[in-house]
Amino acid sequence: MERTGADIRFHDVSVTYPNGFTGLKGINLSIPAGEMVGIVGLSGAGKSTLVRTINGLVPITNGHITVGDHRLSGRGAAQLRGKDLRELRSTVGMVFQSFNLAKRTTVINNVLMGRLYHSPAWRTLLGAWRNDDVELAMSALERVEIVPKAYEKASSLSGGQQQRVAIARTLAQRPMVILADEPVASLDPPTSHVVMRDLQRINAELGITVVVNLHFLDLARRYSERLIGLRSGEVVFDGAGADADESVFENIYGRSLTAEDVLSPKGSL
Ligand SMILES: Nc1ncnc2c1ncn2[C@@H]1O[C@H](COP(=O)(O)OP(=O)(O)OP(=O)(O)O)[C@@H](O)[C@H]1O
Repeated sequence: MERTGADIRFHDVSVTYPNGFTGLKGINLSIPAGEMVGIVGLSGAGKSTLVRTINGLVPITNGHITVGDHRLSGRGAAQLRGKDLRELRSTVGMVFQSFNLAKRTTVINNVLMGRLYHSPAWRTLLGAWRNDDVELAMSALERVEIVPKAYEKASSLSGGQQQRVAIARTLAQRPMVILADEPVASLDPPTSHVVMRDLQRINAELGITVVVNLHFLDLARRYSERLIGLRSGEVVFDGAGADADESVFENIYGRSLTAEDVLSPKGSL
């Protein structure tokens, strides 16, 4: 399953939604292959918008983004479409707050969905997966320690286990980038750490570039090699997670911190 990550570059990227609201304003960022980056900011600051531009889920209005050899640019003729967009998405995995699993089918079938982009339609429709794909799915489950649950229904698993299955599904894609949009927002504190450690380990062991939106500042600080702070669609902090102290976060948020901003209020930032 070895594969190196892709670099991600934002060149003066803006996003204006169809209703006229500007979600991102002139973003310039360079994320080297294999980096783990946390994105923080108040609700509405543009974190999801930024992450979703990287796989084309949110179209950009101005500027362009490169992800390895792929190039995403604004609306119109230059926009990535069809086969090119599918190719980009085949190498960019995504993990969501709500896991997005097919709950009524087995864990292994969910992970095999990660092979969709790489398999002919007839195989996926018939569930006639190649042995290589099944082996890849099993080794992805091994990485997140869920192998014993492979043939159980996804709905029978706890939230943390479901998120680990979702991570295994992205791994089965053999991605160069993993995007995680608030991956621990629905989990309890100990499970949040388990899932963040999975992402950290995957980043370190496989060299996959990881970009993760995080609501809780203590988690962001602890697990982000590099932290990017967004405020009203603009980058207002870009530095090491370990260097971000209370005053940095207060500047990103534009207000004092509260107990709701951290996962473990009694711990220190
Ligand atoms: N489809 C859309 N149409 C119009 N405005 C949108 C759309 N999606 C998001 N926005 C607006 O863009 C801004 C940024 O949203 P985004 O979801 O990126 O924020 P966020 O930082 O991820 O916040 P949250 O943590 O609440 O998801 C918000 O003000 C939001 O209302």
